[in-house]
Amino acid sequence: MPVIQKDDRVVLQHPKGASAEILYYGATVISWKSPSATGSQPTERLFVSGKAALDGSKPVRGGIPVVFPAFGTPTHPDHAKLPQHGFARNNVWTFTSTVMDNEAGVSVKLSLVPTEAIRAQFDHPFHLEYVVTLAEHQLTTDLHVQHTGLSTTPPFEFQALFHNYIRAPANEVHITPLTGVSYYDKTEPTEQARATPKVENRESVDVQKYTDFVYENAPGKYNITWPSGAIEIRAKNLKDVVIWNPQQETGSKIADMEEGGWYVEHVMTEN
Ligand SMILES: O=P(O)(O)OC[C@H]1O[C@H](O)[C@H](O)[C@@H](O)[C@@H]1O
Repeated sequence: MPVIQKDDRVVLQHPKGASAEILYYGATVISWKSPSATGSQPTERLFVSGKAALDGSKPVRGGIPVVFPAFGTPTHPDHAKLPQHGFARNNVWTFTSTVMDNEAGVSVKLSLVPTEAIRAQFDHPFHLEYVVTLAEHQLTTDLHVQHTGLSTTPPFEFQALFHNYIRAPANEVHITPLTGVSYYDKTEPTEQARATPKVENRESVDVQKYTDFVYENAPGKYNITWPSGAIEIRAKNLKDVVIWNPQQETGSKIADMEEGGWYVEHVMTEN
């Protein structure tokens, strides 16, 4: 049975060896293993901190947490009651259905609707559906956001982001193509400097020092390469991309980050 529903997660198994695990808590993909194009044994592609809580007590430090409806510290007045990165990553989602189950892909759908606790923070009629599809060499994550109110119900503003923690030797990776793209540098110490856009002039971006850059209107297709591997990320309808690596400087202050976890690189796609 390639889709196995367990108490706290669903496990996807592809006939060609790939697998994925999705926690119902946060709909967080906590494992994605796939063979490489040259046919190696399936390898873990995501980083999950050894200190991450997987029991629903706090968002998972690793994998692919879903960020919705606000990225970072909320700035929109409508988001004022939300925690950092919103509520999607720390609520329990419902398994809805198996969408597909064959060699082309193993795909499941999870959903999240407003609860009392969510309404207290974000009082809007929404329905989220999250479809995760596992192919032999590819993992696809699709978030569908629906406004379920009447046509007279006011619209709501949201941001969405897949907080991918990519497993790679962070000090050796190169990320392209971001040359000429403007970005906000969240590592700057002052509000004014953080709000002043910079332009990326490097041919390839690295994360050898503490990096927290929000690239705007980015190309949507990114190559992350290192001497012994590579991964390609394609984003659709997600116009921005965030590259974050806390390095020792800030990683050592994150309670649930394992020692040295920052040697693994993190790239996220945002809208
Ligand atoms: O600790 P978290 O709430 O999971 O956030 C982890 C990180 O997420 C994003 O990458 C932000 O750009 C960072 O500023 C933040 O530190």
